[in-house]
Amino acid sequence: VHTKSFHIHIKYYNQTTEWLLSRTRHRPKIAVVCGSGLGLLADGVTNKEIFPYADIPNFPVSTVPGHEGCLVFGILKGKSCVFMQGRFHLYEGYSLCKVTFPVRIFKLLGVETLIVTNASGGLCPDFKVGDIMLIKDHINLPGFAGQHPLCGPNDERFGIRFPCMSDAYSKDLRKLALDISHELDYTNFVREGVYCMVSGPNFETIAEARMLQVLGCDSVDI
Ligand SMILES: O=P(O)(O)O[C@H]1O[C@H](CO)[C@@H](O)[C@H]1O
Ligand code: HPA
Repeated sequence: VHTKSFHIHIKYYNQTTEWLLSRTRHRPKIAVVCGSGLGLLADGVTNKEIFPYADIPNFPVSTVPGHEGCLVFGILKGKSCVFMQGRFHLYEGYSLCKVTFPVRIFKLLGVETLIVTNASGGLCPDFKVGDIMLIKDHINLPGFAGQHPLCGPNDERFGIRFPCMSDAYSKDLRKLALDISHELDYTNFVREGVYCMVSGPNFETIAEARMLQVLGCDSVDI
């Protein structure tokens, strides 16, 4: 649906939401987007209901290895959750409103907390391969050039026209994650930092990576 458009009509959001609500008993308040190879985060849920993206009306499909392409509803530690086993990327040819389509569906399903994960490249010299970085802030580089999912007519159901971004990532959730990393003795590989989005599909040149470091980015992904 409107793969290249800046805008997806509300009727498509409603259609997808109603389709899901009529097929799952779950009413999740938490959504988790699983990046490359991280689909196993959904393995621990019980009462699973799985919907391949290809079956869900208006959903994009995953075209990248390591992205299973399924929406998994279930219970984790007594909480109803929904997991995206595989996310979408600009470099797959999807417009940013298509890339972010599932996030708006989560909003319409009643989700209040969104946890995003992905496999990104480390820029901070202190980081080692395999470290986990909690995102404390971001730089949306394509956004500077007008590639932004919120371009186009604004629908107040999803948020205001000019959203404030000075507190984009919940302080409380970041503190909780850091506290738990202390409890589990994971502190030597759990970091906090600034994440940078670029469009890909090529990874960064050495000069680009150096430039992003100078701009204050700790990790980068496409
Ligand atoms: O960001 P995620 O989807 O985790 O994966 C990252 O890793 C893949 C390349 O290896 C690309 O898809 C890139 O976006
Ligand atoms: N750059 C470098 N390495 C990566 C990236 C990236 O954008 N994404 C995943 N690994």
